[in-house]
Amino acid sequence: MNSAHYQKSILFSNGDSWKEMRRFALSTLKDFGMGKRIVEERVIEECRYLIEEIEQYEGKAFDNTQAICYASSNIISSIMFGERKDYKDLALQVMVDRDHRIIHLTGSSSILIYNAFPWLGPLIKNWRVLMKNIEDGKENGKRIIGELKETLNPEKSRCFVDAFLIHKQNLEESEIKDSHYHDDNLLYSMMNLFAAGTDTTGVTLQWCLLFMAKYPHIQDRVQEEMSRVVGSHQIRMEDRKKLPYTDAVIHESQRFANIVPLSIPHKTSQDVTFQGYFVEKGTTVIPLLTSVLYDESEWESPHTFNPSHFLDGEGKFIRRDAFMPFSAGRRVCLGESLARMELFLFFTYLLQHFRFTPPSGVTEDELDLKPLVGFTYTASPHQLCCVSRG
Ligand code: HEM
Repeated sequence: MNSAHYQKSILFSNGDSWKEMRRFALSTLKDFGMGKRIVEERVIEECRYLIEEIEQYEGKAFDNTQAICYASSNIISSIMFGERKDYKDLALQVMVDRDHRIIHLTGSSSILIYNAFPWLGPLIKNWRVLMKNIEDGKENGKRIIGELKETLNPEKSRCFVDAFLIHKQNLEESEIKDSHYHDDNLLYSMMNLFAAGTDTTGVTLQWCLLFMAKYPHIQDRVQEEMSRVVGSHQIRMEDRKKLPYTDAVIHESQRFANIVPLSIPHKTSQDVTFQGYFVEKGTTVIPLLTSVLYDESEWESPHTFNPSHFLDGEGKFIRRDAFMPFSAGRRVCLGESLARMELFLFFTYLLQHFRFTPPSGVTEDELDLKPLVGFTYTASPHQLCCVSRG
């Protein structure tokens, strides 16, 4: 995207600013418990809210997109802003739904045309809608930062935004000028982390549930393994090792759903020769994750949903080098450990409580796996029944 704001932030920036913002984001997310017990507790608490929300439908068919995205949004929000919100909260709904729209529009064909011919922008309806949504998102972000600033206590950092503001204040007091800790980097890092942390995880989880409804024999095996190993006990991260089939199903869902097919375009930082081709420093490259996740020389049946891709002959979980839904290298997803924790806990909690089936009158075969193409691949609009397992 040729918009100025993408030059700042983390996702689309380069050079020293990217390096510093990535380092700060990673260490601050860890300070607030990413990959650790505190966040695990928070995800478990959120699983309960999500289950309560779903139970209200009493097994009737509904579109679970919003409930799931609100749940994943609450995890990153609690780290970014220090609070979760009720699923009925309008501010939460507006923020999540807007990011969903932005992510979808960014990958639409008209915006891809705009990327090649930026002067066409104002003539394209999707471009005008996208810009309006981005502007609204910025205004909302500034309002959130403003509110946190008003109650900031430098002795007690409540969240990511506080940590940034305190660091910025300390640099200013030491008269360090021209640092990367300016208002724009705060606003865009916050927006990046919120959007990247909400939609990707929510969309993946939605695919996981759709696959379970589509392949009931696989859902049976997951629920059988969970009943045998954990029964009705509260599931924790340490149970993952004892649930190899369930873990394989989550990995296979990520591989098969391939939600970020083009990853993110980046510029080469030096001249490279790749597979005999010379690529000059500064060339934009698009790392096609699809080519790895569906590589016929890596996967036994790349075009089939097959959890055995991640199991050895004895049913033990195996890692695969070609499993790269989070990309790889220095730009690898910064929230990978958080995403993995959320996927495991949300998925297992939901499967422990519900049976996922197509709406009545719809067969498993009729459930459509064709993705809706945007910047990410989301499942086409659909409804599922979530039947309580009692
Ligand atoms: C299932 C969930 C997720 C998937 C599939 C996913 C996937 C990705 C991918 C493919 C990239 C691009 C890497 C590249 O540029 O080559 C990325 C980058 C990124 N992700 Fe995620 N992500 C997920 C969850 C999260 C979460 C929960 C967070 C929030 C903490 C997050 C934050 C980021 C950030 C900040 C970047 C930019 C990193 C950089 O450019 O240095 N992601 N992610």
